[in-house]
Parts: sequence; C-alpha cells; structure tokens
Amino acid sequence: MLTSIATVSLSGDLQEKLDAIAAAGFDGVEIFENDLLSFDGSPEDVGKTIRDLGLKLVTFQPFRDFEGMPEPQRTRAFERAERKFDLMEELGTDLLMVCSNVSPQSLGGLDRAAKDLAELGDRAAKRGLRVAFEALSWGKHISDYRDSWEVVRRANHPNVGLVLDTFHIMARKVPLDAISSIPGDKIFLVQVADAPILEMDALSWSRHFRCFPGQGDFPLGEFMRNLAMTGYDGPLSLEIFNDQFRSSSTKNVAKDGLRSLIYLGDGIEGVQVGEKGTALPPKAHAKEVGFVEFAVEEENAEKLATLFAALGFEKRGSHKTKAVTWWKQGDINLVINCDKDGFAHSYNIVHGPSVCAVGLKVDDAKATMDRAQSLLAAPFSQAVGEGEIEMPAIRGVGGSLVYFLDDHSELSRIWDVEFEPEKGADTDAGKAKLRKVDHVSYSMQYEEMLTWLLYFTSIFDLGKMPTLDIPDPGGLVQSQVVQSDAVRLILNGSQSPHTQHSQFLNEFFGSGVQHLAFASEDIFASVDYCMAHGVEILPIPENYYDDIEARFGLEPELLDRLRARNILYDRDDEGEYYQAYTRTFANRFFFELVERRAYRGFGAANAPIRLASQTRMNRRNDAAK
Ligand SMILES: O=C(O)c1ccc(O)c(O)c1
Ligand SMILES: [Mg+2]
Repeated sequence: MLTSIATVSLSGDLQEKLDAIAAAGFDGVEIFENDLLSFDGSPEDVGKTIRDLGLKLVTFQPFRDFEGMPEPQRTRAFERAERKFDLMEELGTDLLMVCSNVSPQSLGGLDRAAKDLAELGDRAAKRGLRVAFEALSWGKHISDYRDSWEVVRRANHPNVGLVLDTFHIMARKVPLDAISSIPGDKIFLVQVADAPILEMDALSWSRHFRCFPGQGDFPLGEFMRNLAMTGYDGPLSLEIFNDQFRSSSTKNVAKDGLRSLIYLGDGIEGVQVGEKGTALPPKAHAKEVGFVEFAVEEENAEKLATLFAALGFEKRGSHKTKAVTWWKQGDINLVINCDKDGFAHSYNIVHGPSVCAVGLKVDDAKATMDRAQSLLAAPFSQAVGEGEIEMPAIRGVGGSLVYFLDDHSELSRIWDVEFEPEKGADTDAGKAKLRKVDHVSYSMQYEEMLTWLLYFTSIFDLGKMPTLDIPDPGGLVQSQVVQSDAVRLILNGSQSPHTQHSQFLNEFFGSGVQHLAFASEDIFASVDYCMAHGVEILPIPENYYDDIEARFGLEPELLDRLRARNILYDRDDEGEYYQAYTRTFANRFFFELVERRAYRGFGAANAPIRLASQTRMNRRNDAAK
C-alpha cells in the first residue's frame, strides 16, 4: 500500500507541507481543498510541485453535500462537481473524494444516493476520472460505512468506489468484520486515523482530537487485519485533524506520521506498507534501565558525586581514558561524565547539568537498533576509542540519547572493559537499600507528548497507561506513563507557562529528564541513611499528614515515621506506595526514593503536594538570591 498523508494533517503553508511530506519519505499526498484555496499559486503549479517532489497526488478532497439533493440543488451539485473535475485535471489527480451529505435539505434513501453517484461516475468516466464515497460519522442520512458501501455497490459503476476512514468507522463503534467482505478493488481510498476514546460529539472529536495510529485508543490492528482480507492495495493515507499538530513542527509531525504507518503495518499478515515495505524485528523487550548518564561540568561533577555517595551509591570505577566515573548501588548504575570531549560535553553546554543519556537493557541490542531505525529513529554514533565498545544509540527526548544494552553481546562487559575498578570499593554496596531504577520522568513540550509516546511504544514493548491531569500551583500538567513489567517512563507536558514543568523547560532549554526514581527495599532505612549523610529531603506540610491519617486511617506510629522523614504515602486496591524526594540539584533535576508494596501507580494523588512544596522551595530560593 502506498503511504500517504492529507495536507490538513500538518501545520504550515502548502509548500511547507509538501516539502515536509516528501522529506519524511511518503509516497503520496491528499490535497485538502482549503490548502489549495489559501495557496498563492495555480493548481498546475501545485500539481507540478507535487510531481517534482516525487509524490503521487492520491486524491483531491472533500467534495461536500452532493448525494440525495432535491432540485434545484441537485443540478447545481453536478455543476459544482464539473468545476472540481476541471481543477483535478489541472492538479493532475484522477480521484475526487466525496463525503456524505450533512445538509438538512438532503433526502435519504440508499437508491437515490446510488443513482446520484452512478451519474457522477458517468461524468467522471468521460474525463478518465474516478470518485470515491466516504460516510462521515455525522452524515445526515449516511453515516455508517456499511451504508456507504451499499450505496457504492448499488451504484455499480467502475468509476465509483468506497473510502474507508477509520475515524468515522470507529467513532460509531460498529463491528469491523463487514469490512473483510468488501472487494478490495471497490475500495478506492483508505484513510487512517486514531483517536483517544472521548465522550463527545463525533464532529468535534474528529476535527480536534484525531491522532496518528498508535497514539490513540482505536483498534486499528483489527481494522488492518480485516482490510488485508479484502485484497486492497491502494493508498494508506493519514487524515489527521489535530490541534497539537497544527501548532507543531511540520517536518517532525510528517515524520511521526510515516513512523505511525510503518508501525501500523507491523505484524499484520498480507499488508505491505510503503512501496518497498518494511520488515521489522519484533518489539524490543525493555528489561531494565541499565544506566543513567549525567553530563556535568567539573564543579558540579564533584557535587553530584557527593550527592550520589550520600544516597548510598558506591564509586566503582573511573573510565580508562575519559573524565567519567561509574557509581553503583543494587542494580542501579549511574555515570557522571565531565569529559571535555564528546556528546555529553556538548549536551552540557546547551542544557547545563543534566541527564544526557539513558541506557535500556533489551534482549538484543542490535535487533533493537534495526527496529528503531526502520521506525525512523535517528541513529547516534561518535568516535569510539581504542579498546572501547561501540554501544548502539538513538536520539531521544530533547536530543538526549537512548543506548541499547544486552546480556549476550560484548555490551554486557562494558563496565569491565572501559572502566578501571575503584580500589577498595564495596562491590556489594547497597547502603541506602536502593535496588533498581523505578522510573524515569521526562518533561517535554505539551505538543511533543504524542511524538515520544509513539517513539517509545513502537520501538519497545512499553504499553501506555491512561493520561492523568496533575494540578501544579501554576497550572495543569499532563502525565502519560509508558511501561513494561520492569521499565517505567513518565512523559509530562504542560500548556501553562507557569508550571514548574514549564520553568524546567525554560531553564533547561528544552525537554529532558526531570527526575529519576530509585526503588528502595526499605523506604524508612533509605531515607534515614540519606538524611544521616546530609541529603535534604523535600519538606511535606503537616496538613498532608492530617489528611492521610483521616483518609487511610493510618496508625499514629506509622504516621509519625512518615512525618519524621517527609515520606508521602498512597494506597489503592492493589497495594501501598511510599515516596520521598530530594531537593533539586543545581536547579535542574531531582531524585525520588520509592517503595512499592504490590502497588503499580505513581502516587498521582501526592503529586500536587510535591509540586506545591517544590514551588515553595524555589520561591524561597529566589527570594534569598
Ligand atoms: O471533517 C470533515 O469535514 C471531513 C472532511 C473530509 C474527510 O475525509 C473527513 O474524514 C472529514
Ligand atoms: Mg476522511
């Protein structure tokens, strides 16, 4: 199937859109009428530009309010169609997409509609053109794909075919299995869109909340399996009306679109997406966070080392040739990089003290790299010193890196090969009882959230959880978790410029890791160790403890232990959660200590308390300056 996208899906003017569509690597494009009307150039110019970019003009759309009109509107509708046919000849496309009538004047009846379409087919055939009929989910008489198919079937005209648009089909929650019995050659166009499940009218839902396949909740795999059975081999075209996309980078959104189509075809038998098709290795199993690398200047490297030691980490080695140290506790590996060369250094120059890379352990690092690149991730490599191991990596959030590690290649020996062991290091160290990285939390522009959601869930076996709105004193923060059984990532975005989250983006000059949570096997012991070693734990107000006492009926003794250590508490049907936070390091990132007792959430109810407390600390710091 040809990959295609409708111009309405992107921001920018028509030229920018077409450039981005071609640059992303699509085979074709749908011209949405408004993009043509607002363009300062002739239809011939547009057609030539499209061909010169190597794109196929898949369809011109939409032609509205056509079928079932009484006279005199009916005659006028045919005249309007003839004008569109003229335009199509100038543009150089043979397909007009007709969407079902929404006019209150239109008359019902499948036969009437079929007769109108057959006549339109005759007129189109005279010019070597075709028409394709789509059921809008809010159409006056025709709103169900089974009815639009019945109209096309009864029109029984070689130049009249069907459009299947997954949004309209799924918005009506009708069964998908009837798709499989439509003959593939009667389907002229397939438009794909995903969307979050929302309770609202179909028109507003469609015009504002569509998103790329994989970013929403629709059962698109089931659709594709049914489509494969029809033998359809025409365009697979993204048609996405989305408010975020309209205000995002044209190029990035176009690339996300193509990634989503490649992902849509992944694992669907009988479906080849793109002219060549892309065979993907299976989704990478994200087994654990293998390491986290911090990019800092020398001065901050010392401070960060002091903080790591106070958090119970043991320095285990120094890189043989670079100003890089390795810290470990339990299965957590942290790397402090203050070398004057290489990626970390350039990242530090832009962002200041920061997490510049996260290493994810997978089953097979090489296969993961292949999959990531097939899904259009940007590979990263830099000069590898003698005797060093080249670790596969791709660009991630805010230009930071995601490295891939595994247990079976030479990558498993990276610490031994590249690091001089620290003499006298306690190799069993787990002083503060921290065992694993529990989660990594990224802050990003609100408009980027769907990009990184698709990135993480298409490459890895990370599933998405429902999004949450978290109140910050300066506005709402939207939070999206993606997780496997052992790796949890949080993607946070905010539309308010006043949230802490947005301040982070300003001060950090972009998106990145805002905090890192370590899983403790005994939160009280962990916090005691850290406090005894000078770690300042984020203070939590007394009111909070009064509230959780009332809410959960906690024993006074437990409450005292929580209060004394500024530990937050949550409980649900599954279990209990304990969490404490460090103060922010260098005004950038902070650490969280958590203990999960059969609990799978992230303490969302506590997040506003934490955010308010952090805001208070920041204001106090600002006032002291
Ligand atoms: O929102 C609309 O009007 C509209 C127009 C054309 C389409 O293909 C569609 O799915 C929706
Ligand atoms: Mg459509």
